[in-house]
Amino acid sequence: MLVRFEGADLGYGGRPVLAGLTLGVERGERVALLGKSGAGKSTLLGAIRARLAADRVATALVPQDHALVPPLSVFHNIYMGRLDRRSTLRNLATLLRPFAGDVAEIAPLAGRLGLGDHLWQKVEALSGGQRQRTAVGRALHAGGAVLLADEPVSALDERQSVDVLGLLTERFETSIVALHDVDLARATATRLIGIAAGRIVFDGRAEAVPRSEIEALYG
Ligand SMILES: Nc1ncnc2c1ncn2[C@@H]1O[C@H](COP(=O)(O)OP(=O)(O)OP(=O)(O)O)[C@@H](O)[C@H]1O
Repeated sequence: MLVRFEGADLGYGGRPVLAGLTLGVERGERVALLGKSGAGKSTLLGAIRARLAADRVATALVPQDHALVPPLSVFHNIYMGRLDRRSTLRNLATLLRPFAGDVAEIAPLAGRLGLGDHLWQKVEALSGGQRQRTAVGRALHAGGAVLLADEPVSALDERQSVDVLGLLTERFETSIVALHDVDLARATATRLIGIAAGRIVFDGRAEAVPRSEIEALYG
């Protein structure tokens, strides 16, 4: 089992958002978290992230707010996916003059994400969708066993969303992704977890969860 919660209360300052949560995720699963805004998807992702960090599982993250550094370029923001695996000296040198090897690795990745013409552009000058694809690029560059992503394609059109989620699921053995697009979740996940009123209201194989249960979640 990759991560397991047994009757856990997840929340902030003693106020639980998800109470008595029991949930396990196995390696190799592709999980989509569904639920209305404020249901607790980000809270659950944060708790899973903390557990995996404590267990030293290599995890890549696409946070909902992207957590990019706006005055730096697309290249530098993608490079940051491996910042903690490089020496401080190398990271500082990269700010001034990127190493050819890193450029040779990051440029094709940026190209694959439709950012090839923006590699040296500051993130602050990008559109919302371009910023989101930069955050995805940073996670792809980071790699690792597990992807945790909070609405990673919310600013992209349908075709781009399918393409980008395909790239992410190819790269990571296990993924846990909060998605508001139900059709996209059905198409890309092996398991759907619905959250409402502070608890899990359904949890099953993607093809087995009735559409009516998903609709009730948003009703
Ligand atoms: N840092 C925080 N401190 C206190 N309460 C918080 C904090 N972050 C989130 N909450 C509260 O926890 C609840 C769940 O929020 P969460 O962000 O997990 O929901 P979500 O399902 O991810 O929503 P969205 O789809 O809008 O991102 C909300 O009521 C929110 O106000």
